[in-house]
Amino acid sequence: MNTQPNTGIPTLYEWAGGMEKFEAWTDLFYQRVHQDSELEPVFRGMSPEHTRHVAHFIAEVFRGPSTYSTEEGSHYEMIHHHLGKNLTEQQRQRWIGLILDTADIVGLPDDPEFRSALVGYLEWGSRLAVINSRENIVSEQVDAPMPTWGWGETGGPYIP
Ligand code: HEM
Repeated sequence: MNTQPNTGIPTLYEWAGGMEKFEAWTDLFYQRVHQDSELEPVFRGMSPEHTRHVAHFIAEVFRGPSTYSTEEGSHYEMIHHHLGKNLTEQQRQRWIGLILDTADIVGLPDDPEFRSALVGYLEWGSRLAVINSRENIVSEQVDAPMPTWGWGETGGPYIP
């Protein structure tokens, strides 16, 4: 299920080191978020499950198990969590800087190909989070599929 069919090429999830690695990454990231003056106010009210939910969400996007979408939420619900938060570009940049720094600390693979895919996804996802945070309703369908991410290129220009 996790290996890309008929290619023998590992998924980003497998290459990253599996679920334990994603969980270690977000556990440490949110510990650091709570010590960060820029991000602490943004995440002050977050649920105790937030850390693991983000790990499971990204793991699923990277073609790991469907833990997030079957047990914890959906793409629609993930977007819903960002509504009305009015996130700023400065907060987004701080989020990106801290999560990538934490990727180094927990030892996510640092080869150029993996980091290109990781940065590409985090830039894409975090910019959408900022856009969604300015909205009050989710424009996606309730049953919109989870995004997936691989080693290659994005699907085309952004159309608002
Ligand atoms: C790839 C980028 C991102 C992903 C995959 C992501 C994923 C998620 C998920 C899965 C949740 C729901 C957690 C839960 O169920 O409790 C969530 C909530 C949230 N996210 Fe994000 N997020 C991203 C980027 C960002 C950024 C850049 C910020 C702010 C700088 C942000 C701020 C928040 C906030 C404030 C919440 C709600 C926290 C609460 O429960 O009060 N997110 N995000």
